[in-house]
Amino acid sequence: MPFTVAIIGRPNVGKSTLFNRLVGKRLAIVHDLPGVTRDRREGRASLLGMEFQVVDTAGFEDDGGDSIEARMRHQTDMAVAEADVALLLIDSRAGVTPLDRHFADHLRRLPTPVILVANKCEGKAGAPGLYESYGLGMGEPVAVSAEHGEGMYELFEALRDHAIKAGALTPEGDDPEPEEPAEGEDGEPDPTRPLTMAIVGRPNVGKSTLGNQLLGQDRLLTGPEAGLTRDAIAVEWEHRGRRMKLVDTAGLRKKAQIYDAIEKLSVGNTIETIRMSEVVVLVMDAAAILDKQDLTIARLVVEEGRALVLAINKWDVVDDPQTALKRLKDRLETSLPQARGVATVTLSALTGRGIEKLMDAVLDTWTKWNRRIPTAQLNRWLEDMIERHPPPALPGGRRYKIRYMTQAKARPPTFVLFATRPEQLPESYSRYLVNGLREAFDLPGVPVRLYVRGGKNPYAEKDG
Ligand SMILES: Nc1nc2c(ncn2[C@@H]2O[C@H](COP(=O)(O)OP(=O)(O)OP(=O)(O)O)[C@@H](O)[C@H]2O)c(=O)[nH]1
Ligand SMILES: Nc1nc2c(ncn2[C@@H]2O[C@H](COP(=O)(O)OP(=O)(O)OP(=O)(O)O)[C@@H](O)[C@H]2O)c(=O)[nH]1
Repeated sequence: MPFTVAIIGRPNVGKSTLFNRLVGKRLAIVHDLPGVTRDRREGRASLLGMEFQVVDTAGFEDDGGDSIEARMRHQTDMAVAEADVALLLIDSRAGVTPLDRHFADHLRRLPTPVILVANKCEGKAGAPGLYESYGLGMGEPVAVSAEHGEGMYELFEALRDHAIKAGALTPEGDDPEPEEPAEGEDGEPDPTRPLTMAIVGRPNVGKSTLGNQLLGQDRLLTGPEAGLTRDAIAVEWEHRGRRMKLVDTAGLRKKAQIYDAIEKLSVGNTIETIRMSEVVVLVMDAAAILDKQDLTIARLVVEEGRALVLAINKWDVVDDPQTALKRLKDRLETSLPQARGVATVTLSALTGRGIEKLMDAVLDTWTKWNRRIPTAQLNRWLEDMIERHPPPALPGGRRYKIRYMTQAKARPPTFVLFATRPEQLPESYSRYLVNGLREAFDLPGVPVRLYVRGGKNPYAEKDG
């Protein structure tokens, strides 16, 4: 019997979405309506190289027959009976519902271990539900976003001990060789989904003008769409056949001015907007770039792990573009080292000049932000980096051992480095690796994260 994981939960919490993510193909149909009946599905899952069987329990239609609770119980019991571990999924955006409690109580009585998984945790909207779920008494929830592929490393860690117990993974040293995940198998950006961007910046820099220009130029606005979060609005349009979405959290102000509903700067709103976007365009006035507020926003974007593009607006009224450009570069270099390599576009929102360049930069940055590097390639590169520049010796002269690297997620590119004594790896060495990653895999100007972990390498080299 392979190591088997059952996905349990009430309708619409995202079981199919998680199943699809783990199995890596769009096998299951995801429905927006709760309770769409389908068969129980099983698939071969791969999570950071760990292979297992995954069972998705069917959706339930309340057809007035047996009570929904009774039918769920039946399905759950069948799935759980065959499983080594059950993932109890909740929708952290919806919070903990009585049906979730019902599941938790029922699962508690079964011998199968349960991992509580709080889904839909991308952005901030899931936070209250996540905290609330502690109250289910099922231990610490693992926060994930099945749809966005977030939290997969944490899920791996939560499953790890169970996998070891089931003999599917050995603690260290002689793990089975991982199968190289097919490129883009997990988290491959879906071209049919709109690219979500935001325009932020200080008052009067030209955000509204830019927004109008973007929407007006392409003329395919599909209208405001309520409800990314309660106060959010978004407008969609198409740019050269690519669906785009502009988000704004300030809410629909005046109906007649929806195009104008682009972020007015207030830090709270700006943070919210940043969290909801994939790419954030920070607009600055060419006459006054990079003041304190600009820097604050830029740092926020980087901290939140979003893709940043700098738009230097009102370029039409700049007298001496050459000098201005040089000043701009110097200023960026000294004030915003976090944003080194960030795409910077000069434009005029008023005349429309430079808008195409800006959109190119948005798409290019987004592509980098979504980049996934195959594990084998990553480790060949790592070996080379270590050979060129070995990590410093530990006190006492012992050699510092770096074992393995894997990309835990994209959006932004996030890597996990497995090493002995992670706390002793000097900061400068991490920086060396991060800079190397940027260079080798074409990741300039997007946040790159590197976590160093000890003793938890899922696919250690044979010699440990
Ligand atoms: N925001 C957000 N939505 C998600 C996430 N995962 C799933 N969803 C959405 O939640 C809805 C339900 O997802 P499904 O995967 O069909 O849920 P299910 O639990 O299999 O539902 P049943 O078939 O009714 O049992 C869909 O609209 C998904 O797009 C997530 O991580 N974040
Ligand atoms: N010369 C020039 N003026 C511009 C340009 N873009 C915007 N403006 C002007 O700058 C002023 C502010 O533009 P808005 O688009 O309202 O700026 P905003 O950032 O949305 O301002 P708030 O709503 O206050 O946050 C307006 O008078 C615009 O006409 C540009 O590219 N060149």
